[in-house]
Amino acid sequence: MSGAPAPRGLPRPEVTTDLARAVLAALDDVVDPEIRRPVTELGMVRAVEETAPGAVRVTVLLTIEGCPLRGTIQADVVAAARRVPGVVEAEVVLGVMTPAERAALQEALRASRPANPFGPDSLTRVLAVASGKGGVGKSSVTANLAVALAARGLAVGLIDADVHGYSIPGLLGISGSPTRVGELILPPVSRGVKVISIGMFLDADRPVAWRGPMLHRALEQFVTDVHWGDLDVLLVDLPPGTGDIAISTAQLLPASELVVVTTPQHAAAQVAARAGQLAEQTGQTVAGVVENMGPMTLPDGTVLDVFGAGGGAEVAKRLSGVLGTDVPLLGSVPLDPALRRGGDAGDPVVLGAPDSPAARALADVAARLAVRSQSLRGRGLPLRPR
Ligand SMILES: Nc1ncnc2c1ncn2[C@@H]1O[C@H](COP(=O)(O)OP(=O)(O)OP(=O)(O)O)[C@@H](O)[C@H]1O
Repeated sequence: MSGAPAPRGLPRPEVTTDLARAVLAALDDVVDPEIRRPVTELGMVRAVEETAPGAVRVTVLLTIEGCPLRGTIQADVVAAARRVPGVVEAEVVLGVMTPAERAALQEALRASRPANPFGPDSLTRVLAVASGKGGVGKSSVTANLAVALAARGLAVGLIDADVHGYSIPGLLGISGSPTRVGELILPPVSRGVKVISIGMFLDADRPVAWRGPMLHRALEQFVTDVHWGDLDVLLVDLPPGTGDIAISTAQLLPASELVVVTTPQHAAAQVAARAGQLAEQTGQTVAGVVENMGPMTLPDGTVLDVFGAGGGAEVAKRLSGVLGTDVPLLGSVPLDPALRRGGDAGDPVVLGAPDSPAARALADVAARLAVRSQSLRGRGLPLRPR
């Protein structure tokens, strides 16, 4: 079960036969794909009726007209009902919540979560992915790590805070906008990752001049107005360099740790100095360094080190010295056309080509980051079936 309290006060339907009662109980296993809570908890099941012996009709209320996930919800409800012994036929009738019902749901969801779900008491591991400069593959690494962590069974969220180069939706094949329930924003889910991006709220053709306070407010909204549910890991794709948003991240997500992405070529001293400066300025710890665009091995065994080799290890060593703590090199991701192809197609390489060298390296980095803190032991982890 989930760690957060269930929304209270939302109606559960009256049922009149044993079979209808059994079906209603089975619907506790159907999770709304966006809110990630059982549909029965969300007031979405209006009626369960036995229309003839062995035949059940379930009336489900969607949060909004034209809900993009209506097909999934319908199929999941039918499948759950059919699994109940004695059910020979299951039918789903879809309706839409009234504004009052939607308001009640919004209120219940709001009441069941803290204002900042990633505050100091949060059990979510927050990883802010940073780079000294643009184009080092930070967003590609972040998107793939998120997907790889979700594939390990963790509940993962991803905030794309790279205001000037938001590329996460494209990398994960997301084209839709988030659903809104009143003021609450329900993040689209791709490959098991809940994603919110500044790009989902902008007109792509109109450039925006972002100033510090606007950035802070946007990030604040992503933290507080997005219904994240219980997350094991939240990744934040930061803009390159050390800027306002990195500082806002540290303020709004006080327990966040930095993951530094670099290429082997970038002057290690410079990258380490910048990342170290950022960590010192914000009081964040550095979870580790990921080297990207590392040496690639060709089919004949030749090693091609386009951008050199060893830069990641050097950054980790120097950062350890600057910060006085052990900053590990989490892995070296080779240059790999499969990673670029996956990114262009919106099909992350860790899923699309899991045996490629880049995918294997990224999966290893994810495995190192998936380690949970001791404090989570025995606390009813928020893992739930997808
Ligand atoms: N290991 C790799 N092998 C091959 N291509 C890569 C690799 N890593 C990244 N790329 C490619 O390099 C380009 C830049 O990657 P990406 O957009 O992830 O960088 P970034 O650091 O997030 O950039 P910015 O911060 O400027 O938005 C993309 O076309 C991506 O597909």
